[in-house]
Amino acid sequence: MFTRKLLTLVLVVQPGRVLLGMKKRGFGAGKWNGFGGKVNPGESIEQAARRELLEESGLTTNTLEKIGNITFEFVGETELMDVHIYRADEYDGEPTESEEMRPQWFDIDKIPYGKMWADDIFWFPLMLQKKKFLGYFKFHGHDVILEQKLNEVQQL
Ligand SMILES: CNc1nc2c(ncn2C)c(=O)[nH]1
Repeated sequence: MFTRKLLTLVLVVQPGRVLLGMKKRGFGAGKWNGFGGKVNPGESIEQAARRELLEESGLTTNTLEKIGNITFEFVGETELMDVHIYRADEYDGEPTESEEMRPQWFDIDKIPYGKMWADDIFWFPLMLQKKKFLGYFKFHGHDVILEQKLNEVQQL
């Protein structure tokens, strides 16, 4: 009944700040977000995460750490989003605007949760504490969370 769509999400974190991108078009346009997207046939999820980070932000990284996996269900849709979340604590390059994203650094205490996906406020604190987590969020439309599960795990 449900199919799964693999997606990646990368958060670049530096002491006291995190890099987000303003999504300029497509799914989630108008929201601040991590960098990521689809997994192409023949590439690993991690390779896809690296590719999307470079395409959307201009950055590369040697340290991509798997920190979470969240499944999103949207009421009325039969395709679940299976989002694999990574944290990068160092990077090379300069944040560069792309057609998809406008990157900007945010102080940790000024993360614009009101202009992000509604689930982020729940799992960002775990991500920032380098905790690993599994989650499930059921959305009605793009802004209302009907159900949610979020558990810290020791390994992914
Ligand atoms: C639906 N919630 C959600 N979706 C995302 C996110 N990042 C990329 N996508 C597609 C996110 O943080 N939450």
